[in-house]
Amino acid sequence: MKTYDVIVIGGGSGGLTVAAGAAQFGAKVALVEKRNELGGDCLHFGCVPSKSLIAVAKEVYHLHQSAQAFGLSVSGTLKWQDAKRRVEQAVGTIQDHDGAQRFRDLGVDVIFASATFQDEHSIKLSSGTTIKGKRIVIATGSSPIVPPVEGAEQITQLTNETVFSMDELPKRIVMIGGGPVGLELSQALSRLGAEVIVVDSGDRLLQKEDEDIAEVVRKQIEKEITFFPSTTVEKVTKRDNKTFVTLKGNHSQEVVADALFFASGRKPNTDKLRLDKAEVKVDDKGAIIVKETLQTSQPHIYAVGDVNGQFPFTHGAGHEGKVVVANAVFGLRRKVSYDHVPWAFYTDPEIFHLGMTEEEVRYQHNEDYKVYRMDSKSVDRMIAENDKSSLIKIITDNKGIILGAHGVGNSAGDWMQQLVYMKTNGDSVKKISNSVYPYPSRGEIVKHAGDLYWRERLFGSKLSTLMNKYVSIFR
Ligand SMILES: Cc1cc2nc3c(=O)[nH]c(=O)nc-3n(C[C@H](O)[C@H](O)[C@H](O)COP(=O)(O)OP(=O)(O)OC[C@H]3O[C@@H](n4cnc5c(N)ncnc54)[C@H](O)[C@@H]3O)c2cc1C
Ligand SMILES: NC(=O)c1ccc[n+]([C@@H]2O[C@H](COP(=O)([O-])OP(=O)(O)OC[C@H]3O[C@@H](n4cnc5c(N)ncnc54)[C@H](O)[C@@H]3O)[C@@H](O)[C@H]2O)c1
Repeated sequence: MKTYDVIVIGGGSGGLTVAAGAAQFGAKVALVEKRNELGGDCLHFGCVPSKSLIAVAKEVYHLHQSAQAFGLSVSGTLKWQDAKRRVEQAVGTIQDHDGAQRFRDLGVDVIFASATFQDEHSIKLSSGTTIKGKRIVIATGSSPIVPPVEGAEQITQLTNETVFSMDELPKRIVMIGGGPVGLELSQALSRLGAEVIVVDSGDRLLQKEDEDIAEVVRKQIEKEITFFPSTTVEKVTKRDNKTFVTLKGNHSQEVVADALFFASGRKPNTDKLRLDKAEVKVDDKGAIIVKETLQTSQPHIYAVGDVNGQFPFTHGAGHEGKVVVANAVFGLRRKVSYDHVPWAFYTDPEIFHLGMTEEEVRYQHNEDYKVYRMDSKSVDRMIAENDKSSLIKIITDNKGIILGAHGVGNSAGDWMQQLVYMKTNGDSVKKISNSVYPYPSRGEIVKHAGDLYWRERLFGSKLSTLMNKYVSIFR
């Protein structure tokens, strides 16, 4: 039986980081992936195809908006097949970069098979072979939750795993769930020509976002889709050659639809792993319970990415993967922390989220905090581009140390990056003014927000009276 220093189960964002890192540091590594290609959800059914589709939809939407604004006429509708082709090209190009050969060249044994535990050190492959690992890393990701809906078999059912390969765009879609998957994709599908109703059991969209930031996105999104809060789907029925979806909750009614899209959350992929054989414990949602070192209930078995339910983002899986390389390969006891890890949602406008929201800070710090807020009206580039909705909020303690930073606007995920660096270093907001930004860049919104710190101190305090006196004497 072949024995490895590290067996990685799952060739997605988390598993690939661990396999490449461990092999580069000299460990003998097996990477087991059940599909016949690497890349996982992010590449095949998640980040990459969704961002590609969002980009196509954005181009088409703004083309129409601009034409209208300038009195031009644009006719015709984009063919779904053309949008799909663009998505396939993006996935294909990245797949070439992330192919199995790249990992084999690093010394990883890439095995395409489904893995289950035989005991706490042995992994049984669907090919029938068993391999042994001194350390094992579970990185099997998550799958969409598909709640039972009476009569659902009578309508096209979509999830993130099927939407990018469908042959035609349904005319009317009921999206179950207004989380990031539901919102990003409903805006894109609506821009490509579908009528989308989003139902969510929660009472408002974007509940985890800073309220001011969420409001900007809600205003735009609700122009493009219909949103029914505190509502869910009860059943699907057919009559008179039409398919009706019955909604229940705040918006109890029947709507005609062609497809149901399940975007109602994720479940960790643990049910088929036979974790009982290795005595690895899961929580009530099926997520593998991990310590801060990302060790499971078995110290030599680790879990990274969506399967542990901690921070279900690609960069979260990558961040965890690095911690596991340090711990599983070098025997260190590094702990994972998400305190300085941001996320971005690629709605239009885009959302950037880092650390605590104002609501969370208010709860923890009472009124003892500061908010530096700037909007597009004070940023020349944004004025020049007729951008009226961008907004930044930097929230600090009373010494100026950054507790949270939130942004919304075109490419907000990009122009907010300096704040990730600053928050990671425990910097004060006052340091922003030390940096010089090219004029006119969108990033100046960050600088102007930082300048507010000095404006408040230099021009709105006793210090400003003293400075005026000094200047008048010096003159
Ligand atoms: C529509 C959508 C859009 C998203 N957009 C973003 C985004 O823009 N940015 C972002 O950061 N995150 C995004 N995410 C989240 C991101 O895709 C996940 O957080 C990320 O893929 C998790 O990586 P992972 O390694 O944990 O799992 P995965 O990437 O899913 O990899 C798990 C791998 O394990 C394999 N596997 C499962 N069971 C077995 C087994 N028994 N044996 C062998 N192999 C197995 C699977 O086939 C899969 O390849 C998005 C998700 C969705 C659904
Ligand atoms: N840009 C990005 O980084 C990005 C994009 C998409 C997804 N993701 C990741 O994927 C994860 C999963 O996203 P998601 O949107 O699938 O899940 P989610 O859990 O974030 O949102 C699911 C939504 O569905 C609603 N819901 C649940 N059951 C329902 C029901 N029966 N009827 C009506 N509404 C219901 C919930 O109230 C919730 O608002 C996210 O946590 C995020 O980490 C990231």
